[in-house]
Amino acid sequence: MSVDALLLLSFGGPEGPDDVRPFLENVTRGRGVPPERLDEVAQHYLHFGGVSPINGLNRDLIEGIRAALAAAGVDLPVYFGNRNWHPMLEDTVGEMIADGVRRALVFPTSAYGGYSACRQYDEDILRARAAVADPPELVKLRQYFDHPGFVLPFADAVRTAAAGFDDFRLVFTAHSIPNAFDATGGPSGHLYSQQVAEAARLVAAELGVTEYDVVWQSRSGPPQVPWLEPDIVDHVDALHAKGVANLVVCPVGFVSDHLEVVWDLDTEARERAESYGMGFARAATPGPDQRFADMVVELVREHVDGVEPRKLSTFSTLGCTVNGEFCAVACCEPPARRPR
Ligand SMILES: CC1=C(CCC(=O)O)c2cc3nc(cc4[nH]c(cc5[nH]c(cc1n2)c(C)c5CCC(=O)O)c(CCC(=O)O)c4C)C(CCC(=O)O)=C3C
Ligand SMILES: [Fe+2]
Repeated sequence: MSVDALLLLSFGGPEGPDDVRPFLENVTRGRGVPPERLDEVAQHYLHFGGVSPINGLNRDLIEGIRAALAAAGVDLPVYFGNRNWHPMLEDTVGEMIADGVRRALVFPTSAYGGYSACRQYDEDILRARAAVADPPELVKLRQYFDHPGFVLPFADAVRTAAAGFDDFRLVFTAHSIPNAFDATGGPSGHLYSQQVAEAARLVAAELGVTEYDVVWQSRSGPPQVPWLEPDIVDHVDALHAKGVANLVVCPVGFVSDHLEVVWDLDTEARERAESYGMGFARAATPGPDQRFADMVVELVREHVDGVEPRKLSTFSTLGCTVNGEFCAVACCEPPARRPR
C-alpha cells in the first residue's frame, strides 16, 4: 500500500493551569465521572503546574520516529493529533489536507484493545474525518502489546529499576476500566485485561520471573460502578501485610510517563510503600527507548513494504482499521451506549 504520511494519535493533556478544566471537560463529557473526582484530578495536574508530561513526551517520540524512519529509508512526514487537547486531531487532519495528504497510517499511543484503548481512537478518526471536506484515508496500525519493541524495553526497565534490591515483588499495572467495558472487549470479551495479562507474562518471561501480580490504577467513575481491581495502592497494603520488603512496579499499560504514571505510581503508590518502609522502584515506560521508535517504523513497514509482523504472543492481531470503521460492528462497544 502506498501512503504519504504517518499520524501519531494520542490522548492529549493540558499545557498550563488554564488548560486543566477545559481539558478535563473534554475527557469526561457524557461519561458520568463525578465532579469530586474531577476536582481531585485537577489537583493532580495543578500539582505539576497544570502541565501534563504527555504532549512533550509525544513530541519527543515523534522526533525518535522521524530519526528511525530516516534510518530505515522511509520517507514520510509525521503529524501529531490528540483526542482531548491541542493539537486536536480535527485540526491536524485539516493541516494534512492542506499539505495534500491522501492516505496516512495512524499510530495510536495505546498498545491494547478495548473501548478506551482502541475503539475510542477509531471514534476520534471518524469524528475528525466527518469534520472536514474530502478527508484523507486514515489507516490505523495494529495493537502492539506483544511486539518485542514494546515488551523488551519494559523488561530492561524492570532490570534497571530492580538493580538496588536483592529481592523484590514484581507488580504490573495498567489503567483500570469498568468491568462492564472489559466484558465487551474484543471478539470474545475481556480483550483488554487478557492482553494486559499477556504483556505482563511476556515481560516476566523475558526476566525469568515466575511470580508477579497484575493490578490496576487510576480508577475514576462513581464508586458503585465496579472497575478492574485490585488497585495498586490497596495492593501495596496487601503486599506489606504479606511481608514483602521491596516492590518494583512496571506500568505495562502505558507507553509513556504521563500524569497517571507520575501521580498514581510515583506519588501515591510510592508514598504508601514508603510509609511501610518498603523499597519502591518504578520501571520506565518504553516511549523514549529507541527500540520503541523502531517498532513504530516496523508497524509502518508491515503496510508499505509488506514486512512480516513480529509478535511474541499467539493472540490474534487486532486493531488495524480503515477510516475509523471498527474491527467489527460491536467490537469493544461500551455497554451503556448500546442501543436497547
Ligand atoms: C484504558 C485507559 C487508558 C490507556 C490507553 C490510552 O493511553 O489511551 C487511559 C489513558 C489515559 N488517561 C488519561 C487521562 C484521563 N483519563 C480519564 C478517565 C478515564 N480513563 C479511562 C481509561 C483509560 N485511560 C476511563 C475508562 C476513564 C473514565 C472516563 C471515560 O470513560 O472515558 C480522565 C478523567 C478524570 C479521571 O477520572 O481520571 C483523565 C484526565 C491520560 C492522559 C494523562 C496525562 O495527561 O498525562 C491517558 C494517557
Ligand atoms: Fe484515562
